[in-house]
Amino acid sequence: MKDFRLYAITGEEFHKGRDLIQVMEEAILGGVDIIQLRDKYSSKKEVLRKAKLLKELAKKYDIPLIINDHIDVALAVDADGIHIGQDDLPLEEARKIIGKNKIIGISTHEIEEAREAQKNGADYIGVGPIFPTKSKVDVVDPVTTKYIEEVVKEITIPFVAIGGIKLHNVDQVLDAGATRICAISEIVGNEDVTRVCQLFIKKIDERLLIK
Ligand SMILES: Cc1ncc(COP(=O)(O)OP(=O)(O)O)c(N)n1
Ligand SMILES: Cc1nc(C(=O)O)sc1CCOP(=O)(O)O
Ligand SMILES: [Mg+2]
Repeated sequence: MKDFRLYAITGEEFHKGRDLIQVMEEAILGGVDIIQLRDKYSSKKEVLRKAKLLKELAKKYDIPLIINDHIDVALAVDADGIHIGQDDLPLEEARKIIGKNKIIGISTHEIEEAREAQKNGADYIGVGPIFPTKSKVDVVDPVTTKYIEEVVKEITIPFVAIGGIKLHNVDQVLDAGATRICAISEIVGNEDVTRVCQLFIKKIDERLLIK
C-alpha cells in the first residue's frame, strides 16, 4: 500500500450539525492522506450510503477509503480496504473475501497480536489505545508509548498509532517512533478541522526530517 502520515476516522458524534463529507474534505485539505468510515450506530443501508459518498470524496483526492467492520459494504462500494479488530472476522477469512489487492488493517494491543497480524498478511496494524479515549466503548486499557517502542523494534509492516492522540500529546507518540498518526475526536471534533490536520502534519514531518 502507498505510505501515509495522517489517518482520519469518521466520528459524527463529535461534529453534530456539520456535514460528514464536508468535515472529511476539510481534513483531507489539511493533509489527511487516508480515511476510514467508522459508524457503530447506523443501519447497514445508511452505512452504505455514507460509504458511497466517502468513496467519491476519496477518489476526488486520490486517497484510500477504508471501511471499518463491514466487509460487505467495502466490497459494495469498491473501497480500498477494510479495518478489522481482534474480535472481528479473522484476517485469513477477510483476505479470502476481499482479495489480495485490497488493504487490510487490523487493531493490535500487544506485541503478540502484532506478530500474528504480520504473519497473517495484514497491510498495516493499528497500535493502541496509546492514551485513554472516549471514542470507543469497551476499549482496553491504554497500552502507552511503550508498546510503540516494542513495535518499532520488531515489526516490519506499517503501523499507525491510535487512541487519545491530540496535538498536545502527539510529540510523545512521535518520540516513541511512530511515523503515522490516527485520530477521531481531535480531528473531526475540532472547530478548525483543516488547521488541526496541518499542525499534525507539521509535527510528523519535522520528525521525519530529523530521522
Ligand atoms: C486504524 C484503526 N485502528 C484501530 C481501530 C479499532 O478497530 P476495532 O478494534 O475493530 O474497534 P472498532 O473501531 O470496530 O470499534 C480502527 N477502527 N482503526
Ligand atoms: C477506534 C479506536 N480504536 C482504538 C484502538 O486502540 O484500537 S482507539 C480508538 C478511538 C480513537 O479515537 P480518538 O482519536 O478520539 O481517541
Ligand atoms: Mg471493529
